[in-house]
Amino acid sequence: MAYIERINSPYDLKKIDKKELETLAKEIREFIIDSVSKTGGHLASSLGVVEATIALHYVFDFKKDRIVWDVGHQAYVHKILTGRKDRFHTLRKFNGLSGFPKITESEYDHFNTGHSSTSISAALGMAIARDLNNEDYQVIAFIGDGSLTAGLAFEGMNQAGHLKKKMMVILNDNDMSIAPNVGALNGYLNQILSGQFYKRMRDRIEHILKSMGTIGTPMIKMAKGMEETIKRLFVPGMLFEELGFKYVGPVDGHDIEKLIEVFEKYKDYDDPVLIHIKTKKGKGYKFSEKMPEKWHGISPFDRETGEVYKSSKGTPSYTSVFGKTIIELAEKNPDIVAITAAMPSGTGLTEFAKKFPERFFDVGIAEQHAVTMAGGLAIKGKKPFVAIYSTFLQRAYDQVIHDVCLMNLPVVFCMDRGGVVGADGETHHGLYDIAYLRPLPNIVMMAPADENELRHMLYTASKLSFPCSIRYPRGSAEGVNLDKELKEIKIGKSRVLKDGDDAVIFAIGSMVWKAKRVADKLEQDGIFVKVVDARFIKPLDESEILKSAEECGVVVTAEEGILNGGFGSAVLELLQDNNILVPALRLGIPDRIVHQGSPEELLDELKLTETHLYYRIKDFVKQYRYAKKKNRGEIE
Ligand SMILES: Cc1ncc(C[n+]2csc(CCOP(=O)(O)OP(=O)(O)O)c2C)c(N)n1
Ligand SMILES: CC(=O)[C@@H](O)[C@H](O)COP(=O)(O)O
Ligand SMILES: [Mg+2]
Repeated sequence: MAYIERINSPYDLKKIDKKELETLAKEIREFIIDSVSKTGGHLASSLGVVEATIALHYVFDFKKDRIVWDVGHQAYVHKILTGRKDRFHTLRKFNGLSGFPKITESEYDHFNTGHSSTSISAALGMAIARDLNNEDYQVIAFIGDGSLTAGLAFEGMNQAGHLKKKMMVILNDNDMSIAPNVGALNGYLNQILSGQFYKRMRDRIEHILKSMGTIGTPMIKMAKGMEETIKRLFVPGMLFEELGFKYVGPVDGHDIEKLIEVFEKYKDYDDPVLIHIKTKKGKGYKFSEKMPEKWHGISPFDRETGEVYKSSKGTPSYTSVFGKTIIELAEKNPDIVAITAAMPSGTGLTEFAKKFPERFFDVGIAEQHAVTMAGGLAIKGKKPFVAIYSTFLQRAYDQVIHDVCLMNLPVVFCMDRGGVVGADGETHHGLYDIAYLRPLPNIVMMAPADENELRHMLYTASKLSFPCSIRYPRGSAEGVNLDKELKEIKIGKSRVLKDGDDAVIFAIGSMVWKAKRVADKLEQDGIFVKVVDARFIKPLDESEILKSAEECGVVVTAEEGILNGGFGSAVLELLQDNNILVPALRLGIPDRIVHQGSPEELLDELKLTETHLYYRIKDFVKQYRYAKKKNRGEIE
């Protein structure tokens, strides 16, 4: 029987001879490749940590010890070893296994992750609680080199090194973020891994001693005799040692026996210890080894050929339209610069980076820094387009306020993944940006109905002298024709897509063409609904909203964002402030967590599919149409 079949809990690892763990690793890799070829998911990261995860579960008892998987996209092996192998075919599916650790999913998942760089802070919190409770267990933060580029990781290390709490940080260094990793820290880590660090120091010292002539010669001889001691002096992880961590490494992250030996040695180390392991992202599958960026997050694929099955509806993605349009704009406007936080391909900036390398900045996983740097660029006359997913911009909220909006700086926030994203679930849906940006001063907020509108909004944004945001959904666009000429949209101006007087729907973004199709259907039922593409969440097209609400007497708003404080709330506030008291139905995301599944499944569960909209609006309008006509004396 295959070893993987014998593993129903981490304790079963001990029943396998250490020498056979390599075979288990092979079987787990095959299992993950096979399963993820059917479900899609984060393949490369998990393939890179098979040995490390086996060694961790071999050495530690995670019913007692704690582990926080940073981002958590690499935790598939952890899930397989902790009794979830049989459910792995439900990975990232509706009501299935999460693609990330979830405390509600398993006693072995000790902290929810999904957004990066939280593991050290969370682990330190657990270590402090452990000591305050006079308990004894190890706390581990498993963090990648990409996730270590975030300030939050250093905030955690800074405090951990100061408090000298017993805890372990395992730095999984594969020299990759989603894209190749960036930043000076990455360069430092590479020097360590390449052994260059010590060599560089030794050469420098030798050069200095030689330059001292006869005085230096005997010292060189002595130094040669103390090479090992000196080597330890320049222990490669000096940066971490200075931060209060015992540095161990670099360790081969694919050598299970070595990993077990190191983890055993430091499992009860009384101070913070950082174990630096070197791994290969995508290891064990030729396609992901060759292209770890592409195989970071992958749709279902043919495992023999590596061909990825197309899931789009054949129309361009909003991301690709953004990527092409910003290039068009940058060709004409030399002040345009583009910023990403470690997601060049996800945000569509890969081509921009090739065409305008001096105007493209990948800041690493550092959204706060990205926004404040954009403020600095803007105040000196540049036009920064900050491309950060809606959910990840949450991390830079104060920077949006403090370093952009309060100074009224012309930064453009391009928020991809605005709305339900699907398989990544609650940590990744872009549901809150309408509500979290709407209260901010000076900002103009747009959401396009389709890819053509996105282009015009990007063009409009490039002309503004104040901050603005544009939110657009993950995945395929509407498939409309693109205007050749880009035109400026008048700020705050909506557009009427259909006339009617039984009700008016104010729709925004991905809800606009759904609302139009619903209104067309309602017309066949003799219900005449006006449809307005709001285009702007802020400022609202007040005259249109007040006029339409007055004329139609029944109002519906539709948005793919949370209702609390969303677009619909803004419309209601406007009507109330102008004493237009009409029945209003707000359609959007209710006040609850939206889990994972396909976007269609989730929108169905949220009653936001076209079919649901049709019945919800029809019932609402019928309910009030009679009362309204009676009030107006149009009927007895
Ligand atoms: C705050 C935040 N920004 C961006 C992301 C998107 N993201 C997910 S994984 C990843 C790269 C992580 O690199 P690393 O930590 O080295 O892990 P690896 O995939 O190399 O194992 C990024 C940028 C995120 N999850 N959280
Ligand atoms: C793990 C992580 O945060 C990213 O890989 C994210 O899953 C990317 O999302 P998209 O697939 O929408 O680009
Ligand atoms: Mg990495």
